[in-house]
Amino acid sequence: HSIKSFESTGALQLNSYPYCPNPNHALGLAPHTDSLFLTILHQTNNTKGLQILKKDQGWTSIAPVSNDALIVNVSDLLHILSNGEFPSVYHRVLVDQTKHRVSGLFFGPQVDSMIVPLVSSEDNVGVVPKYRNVKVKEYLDLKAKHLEKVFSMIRF
Ligand SMILES: O=C(O)CCC(=O)C(=O)O
Ligand SMILES: [Fe+2]
Repeated sequence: HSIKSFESTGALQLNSYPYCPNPNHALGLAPHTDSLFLTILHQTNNTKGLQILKKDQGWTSIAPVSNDALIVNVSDLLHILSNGEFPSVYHRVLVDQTKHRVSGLFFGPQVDSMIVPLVSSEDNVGVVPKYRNVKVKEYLDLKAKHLEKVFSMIRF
């Protein structure tokens, strides 16, 4: 269950995951990547739940470090903007058997801006863009329709 509040250039989302007597039979959130630039995440109640998919180790829990700690995840628009140098992180959320968990997230949507893969600097002469230019609004519409296939739809 989540609550979102939008302003012109930002959004705060609060997620609530009630405890679940049978955590192996339910997911808090199905696997996905986040759609915008960066996701800044705060986990409360010292309850783990967030997992990221690591190439060699599979699903790996990201436990809360302390109440003051924030987790910063790379999301899709930064993936595209960096021409794949910073891949967006595939993640999911498990539920806890006894503890209610709440997380808070910030995003930075700029729905009218154009995302252009950055390829021209002295260090990467000759690197070609992997993705076409895409407006944030168009990207979000594509993702809503095609989910994880979206990168292949804007790839050259
Ligand atoms: O609750 C979390 O730790 C992550 C939430 C999340 O991935 C999302 O809302 O996109
Ligand atoms: Fe997410």
